[in-house]
Amino acid sequence: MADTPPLARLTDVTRRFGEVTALDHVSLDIAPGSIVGLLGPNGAGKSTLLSLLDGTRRPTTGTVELFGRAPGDPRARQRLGCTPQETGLPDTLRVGEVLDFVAAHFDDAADRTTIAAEFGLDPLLRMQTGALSGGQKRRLAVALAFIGNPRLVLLDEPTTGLDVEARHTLWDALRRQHERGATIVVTSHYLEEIEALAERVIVIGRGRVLADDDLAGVLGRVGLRCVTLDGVDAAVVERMDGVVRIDVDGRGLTAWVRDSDAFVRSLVASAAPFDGLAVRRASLEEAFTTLTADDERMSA
Ligand SMILES: Nc1ncnc2c1ncn2[C@@H]1O[C@H](COP(=O)(O)OP(=O)(O)OP(=O)(O)O)[C@@H](O)[C@H]1O
Repeated sequence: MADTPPLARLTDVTRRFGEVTALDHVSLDIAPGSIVGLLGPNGAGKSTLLSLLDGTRRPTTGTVELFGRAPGDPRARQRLGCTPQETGLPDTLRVGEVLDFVAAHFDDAADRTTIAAEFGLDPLLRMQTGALSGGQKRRLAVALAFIGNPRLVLLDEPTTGLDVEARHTLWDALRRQHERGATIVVTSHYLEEIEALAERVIVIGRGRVLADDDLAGVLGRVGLRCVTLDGVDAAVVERMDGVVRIDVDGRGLTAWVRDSDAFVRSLVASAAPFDGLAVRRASLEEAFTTLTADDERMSA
């Protein structure tokens, strides 16, 4: 499989919007077969990357290939499915009609009944899209990405606005589509979503690829624990192994650590006094800040 050509490839791609560099010398391949999670804070460049892959934008410098062709080429787009962050649906068309309308654009469309069943759209088929709830519209928008039997699917925050149950239903549908052979690139702010779906994770921060690894590898880098405690000497904590960063403010000390159990054991062994210890998982925002700080240190 080593020489299987990638479905999509970015080579040294930079994309600027005026003064803003949305993507900064990004190179990556999307190989067939996996669910790739694209993770990053607001403004990191995730949507820009997807728009280059789907051909709606062009790079300022560098090259983008989709199925070996320019992404704007209709022959490349026949096997591509997309759900952008916002989708406009024609209010007066029924859900079934929208599915049929989009399917008509593809040579080898998927079976509408299967798609409707998998995405929980059966009870909605006769409803006008204008009458759908926000969550139902989102499910339809994601289902439409799969109607053309695509080999590659780009989903930009597919579960935003969905409640927990709808989110899980959508994850199940995505997994089934993946088992049928679709390669999926999905952006998210939620580590939980990426953990549930992705095999490979690309972390983007300020237009650059900060990490590109399997899920376990990336979790090891961003899966930090956040320990808060009072009455402790910051110098003692700073010297301990596995401490990535500490902050001290009026409420006490916060340490971001790789292994909270090992941290607590070392703290107790140090015999330093402390009080009010609490451990939680670091938020993605905190993990990104740490990754970005690492990145700045490396390039300094
Ligand atoms: N059309 C545009 N004109 C000017 N700046 C833009 C444009 N599109 C994106 N940008 C800028 O490029 C950077 C990357 O934006 P992008 O939408 O790709 O980020 P993102 O990671 O998808 O963010 P979010 O998670 O908020 O959707 C941001 O600074 C954004 O303001």
